[in-house]
Amino acid sequence: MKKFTCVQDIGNLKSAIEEAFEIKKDRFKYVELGKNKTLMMIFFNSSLRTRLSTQKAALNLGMNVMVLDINQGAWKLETERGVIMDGDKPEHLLEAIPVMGCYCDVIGVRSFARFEDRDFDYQETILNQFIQYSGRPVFSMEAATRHPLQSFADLITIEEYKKTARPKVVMTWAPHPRPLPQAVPNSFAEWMNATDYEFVITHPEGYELDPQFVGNAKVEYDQMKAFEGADFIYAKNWAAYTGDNYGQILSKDRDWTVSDRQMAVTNNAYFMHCLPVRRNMIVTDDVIESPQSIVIPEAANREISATVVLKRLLEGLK
Ligand SMILES: CCC[C@H](NC(C)=O)C(=O)O
Ligand SMILES: NC(=O)OP(=O)(O)O
Repeated sequence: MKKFTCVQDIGNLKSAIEEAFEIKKDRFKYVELGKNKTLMMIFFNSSLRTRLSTQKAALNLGMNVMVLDINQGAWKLETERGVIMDGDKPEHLLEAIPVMGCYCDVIGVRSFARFEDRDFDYQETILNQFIQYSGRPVFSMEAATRHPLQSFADLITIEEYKKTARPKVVMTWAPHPRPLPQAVPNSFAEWMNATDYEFVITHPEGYELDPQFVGNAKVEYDQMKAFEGADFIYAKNWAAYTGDNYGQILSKDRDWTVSDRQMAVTNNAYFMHCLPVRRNMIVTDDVIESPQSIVIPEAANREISATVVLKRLLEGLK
C-alpha cells in the first residue's frame, strides 16, 4: 500500500478485517517490521485518539515516531500557490513538505476542512500536496472529506459486536454548538456502503451529504422511523454541505439528541460515536453510559486499524 486516504486503499474488506483480528490477538507480532523506520505525524488540527492510537500503532511495529503540531512551534505555512508572501506566513507548504519528507519514512497528516471554499476542501488540496511532494507514503489522520482510520476502526467494532450477518446500521445527525466537518460521516458512509449491511442515514432536511458518499444508503428525514429495528446507532454532527450553506449550522434542534426515547425503538442497538462527544447535545448521559454504549471499545480499535495500515505501508516500502 502506497497511501491510505479512502476505503479503496485498504483493498478487500474481508481480508482487512481478518488482518485486524489477527493483530488484535498479538499486536507486537510485527515488531521487527518497523525497525529503523520513522513515522512523522503532522497535525494542522487538535487530536487525542488519533495522536495516541497512531503513535501506539507505530510502537507496536517497532517504529520511531516524530509528531509536529504545525500551529504550535512550526512556522505558519502558506498553502496557496502564487501568493505574494508578504504577510504573516514565513514558509510555504511546497518547501515544508519535501523537507519533512527528508526526515521520515511514512507521513500521517491531519488537516480538517476549512469551510472557506468547498472546492479547496473537497479537492483535498492539503493532503494531496503531501502525497505529491513529500516523496513518502502518506496516510490520512482525518482530512477534509474523510477519516479512514476512524471508519476502519468503526467497521472492526461492528464486526466484533454484530449479532447478525447483515446488521441494520443507522448514522444519525445530532446538534452541536460549532460547525463540524463532514469527513467522519462521509467516511463512515463510504465504508458502510462497501459492506453488505443495511445502512440508513438520518438527518434534518438541508444536511444532505455529498452524493458520492451517500451512495445507495437510504436517507430518512424521520429519525424515529430510521431508528426502528436498528442494531447499531452511529451518532455524529456535521455542518451543511449543500450549496451556499456549506459549513453552516442550520439547526441545533435537541430533539435530535440521541436519548432513551429513540433507543427504545431500536433492536437493543449498540451506541457508537468517534469521540470527542458533546454530552447532552449529541447524546444523553444515560445513553452514552448505558451497557449498549461501545464508544470506548470503538476508540480502542483505533490502535488496531492504525497498526494494520502502518504495517501495510511499511510492507509497501520494500
Ligand atoms: C474525530 C472528530 C474530529 C472533529 N471533531 C471536532 C470536535 O472537531 C470532527 O467532527 O471531524
Ligand atoms: N476520533 C478521533 O479521531 O478522535 P481525535 O480527534 O481525538 O483524534
